Amino acid sequence: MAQVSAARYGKDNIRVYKVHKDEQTGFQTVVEMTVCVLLKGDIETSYTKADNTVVVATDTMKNTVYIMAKQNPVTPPELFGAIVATHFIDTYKHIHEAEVKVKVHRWTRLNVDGKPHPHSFYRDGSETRNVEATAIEGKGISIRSAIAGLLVLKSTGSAFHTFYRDEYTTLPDVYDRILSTEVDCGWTWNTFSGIGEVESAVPKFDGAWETARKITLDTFATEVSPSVQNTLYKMCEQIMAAVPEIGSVDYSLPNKHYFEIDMSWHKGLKNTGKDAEVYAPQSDPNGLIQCTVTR
Ligand SMILES: O=c1[nH]c(=O)c2[nH]c(=O)[nH]c2[nH]1
Repeated sequence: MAQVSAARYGKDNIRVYKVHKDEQTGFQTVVEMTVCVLLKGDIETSYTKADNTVVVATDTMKNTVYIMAKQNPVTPPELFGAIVATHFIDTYKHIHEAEVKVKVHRWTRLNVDGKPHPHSFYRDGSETRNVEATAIEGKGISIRSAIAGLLVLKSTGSAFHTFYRDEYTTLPDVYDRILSTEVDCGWTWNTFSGIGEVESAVPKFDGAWETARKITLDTFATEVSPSVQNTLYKMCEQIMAAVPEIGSVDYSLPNKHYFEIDMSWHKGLKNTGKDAEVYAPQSDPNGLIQCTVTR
């Protein structure tokens, strides 16, 4: 016999923009985010018996996100995600778990003639600041904060050699290579008992994001990387040491390959090894290196 073993539903890609207008200075501050809400609870009968009485419409979830954004701070995203998630489990008796994902897009203030402009911004890259806040009835709120879509490249200072070799291996040892990746780095906070504890932690959230971003970028740039695996682990170690309130750090790093192009067939042109200047960036396949580090 068939039965529901897992079910959740919600609204994805809820786009929200909020502006704060400082009447004193005339400066405006903007936040744009994309939100996903997913609910779990006593909802099986909506699947098995067409019982819509247990269904909080996904349209209602969208409306709720707008109203929560009007009535509450939307920064830091950890707090906003926790507020929305808690709302759903507190408001609906039959909803026992709410996961709220918040993706914050970059709007960086424009400078005009060296001065910050009061109401103009630009998108400086596809990087986003992400939060997943999950409120579970009786179990508190778990939060994972993350950096996603941060594209980096170094033109030297990376090697990969002495790896496992067998009859399937063609890759040569490389002592100087290009290293490029799109950083997805997350850190999971020790579980919060409720919204009050999340509010108390508000001063920590922006600092942790800045610290994780700085460690990621500085380590990427300055370390001579023996492999993506080892570089990633060194980043994790430093973030764990710098932010005591987190229980784990995870990275997912695609290895975006740049291949040398042999041009010797054309008039003996030298473009490999130490003479390599023109490379062919590869869109696929890519390596994918992932790791979670706990205490
Ligand atoms: O840093 C790397 N790790 C690997 O596991 C790997 N595999 C590969 O082909 N190149 C690389 N580079």
